[in-house]
Order: sequence, then C-alpha cells, then structure tokens
Amino acid sequence: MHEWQAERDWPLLTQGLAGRLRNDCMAQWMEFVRHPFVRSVGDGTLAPEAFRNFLIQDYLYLIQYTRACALAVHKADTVTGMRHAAHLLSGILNTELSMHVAYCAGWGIDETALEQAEESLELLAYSRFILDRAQTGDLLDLLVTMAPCLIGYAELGARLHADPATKREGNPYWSWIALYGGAEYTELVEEGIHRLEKVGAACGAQARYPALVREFATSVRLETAFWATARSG
Ligand SMILES: Cc1ncc(CN)c(N)n1
Repeated sequence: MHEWQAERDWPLLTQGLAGRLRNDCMAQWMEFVRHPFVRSVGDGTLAPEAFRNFLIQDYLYLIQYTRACALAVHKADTVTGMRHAAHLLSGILNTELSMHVAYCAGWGIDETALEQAEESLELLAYSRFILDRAQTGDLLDLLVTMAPCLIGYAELGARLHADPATKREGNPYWSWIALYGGAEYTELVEEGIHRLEKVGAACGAQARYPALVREFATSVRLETAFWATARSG
C-alpha cells in the first residue's frame, strides 16, 4: 500500500495558488499534517485527557476563526465574494462548530465548560495572527492566512482514512477522523480552494506572492504549534 499522496489522491490540493503555497512550504506542511498528535489520533493511542484539552481549545479557536470569516464577508468587494464568505462562515458556525459542541458532549464536556475555559497561548498566538491579517490585510491576505486551517484538516483526515495504521474499530477518535475526512468538510475545502484561486487572480497574487507565502507559512507553523495545546490547554 502506498502512502497517501496529494498528487495522486487529491490533485486539487497541488494545483493553482493553494497548491503553490502548500508546495513552497512543504517541510512545515508535512510537520503539521503528519504530527505525532495526528498519528496518535489515528492509532487511537492519544491520552483521552489530551484530546479533551484539544477539543476545548479548538472550540475557542473556531469562534475566533468564525470572526475572521465575518471579516471576509466585510472585505469581499463583490456580492458573489460576500456570498462565498458567508457560506464559509455558516459552514464553520452551523456545521463544524455545532458538531463540535455535540462531539464535546460525548466526551463529557458541556457548553458551560467550553465557554468558561481559558484560552491557551497557542490558541491566542494563532487566532490573533489570523485576526490581525483579517483586519490589516485585504481579502487575499485573509484567505491565504486562513487556508492552512481549512485545507490542512481535510488533508490529515484523508491521510488518516487511507493509512493502514489507522484503527477504525474501537478507536475513540474515529468519528473525529471521519468528520474531517468526510464529504461535507471536503466540499467546504474544495469551494475554499476555488475561491482562493479567483480572489488571487483578482487581487494580483502573482506579484504579491513573496508576502503571501510568508503569511501561509506562518499559519502552517502556528497550526503545528497548536497541537501542543492538547498538553497545555
Ligand atoms: C486549529 C484548527 N485548525 C483547523 C481546524 C479545521 N477547520 C480546526 N478545527 N482547528
């Protein structure tokens, strides 16, 4: 069995602006999507307490990410662009975040515990970086900064789905893997990639590429750092 490969298994991830950005920080990207946290979710060996910490911090993170999506609606300069950003906003708010709350309940974490939790340093660094780019950059800066979050979990979901080392039966994390490897999240990601391409063309991505790749790489590094929130959260 071959290792999952984007070129063969999900070519869209290797194409256009998203593909170029992913390719140009491949070493950091691989650290993010093949992190020991991800492997331990796949084989079911992650400590449940670490996963609980991660879920709580991820809930708080998703709230900040949703706020960045709201700024994407504000920054879009066409109605189509506004609709797309609103669709992403609704996808995160009504699909990912709602599922997250239900999922946390299954892990014995109620909404009050989620709301009262303190934000970890990893979460603060990452979410405030995104919000800073959302406030001071234009729509392209924002979509580039948000892209590793959107695309990375879909890729790691697809990788875990395809990996023979992934445990399905009796793995307490299987439903989390199924969420990010599933059709609904995949569709949201594919729409996001197509949108990034369009906004990139309209906003001069070619000429701005050095700055864009720095934003993308910073988000990838912050995603990798975020896995540690499972320890410290
Ligand atoms: C930190 C983080 N990054 C990405 C995702 C997937 N949207 C997430 N839930 N949390």
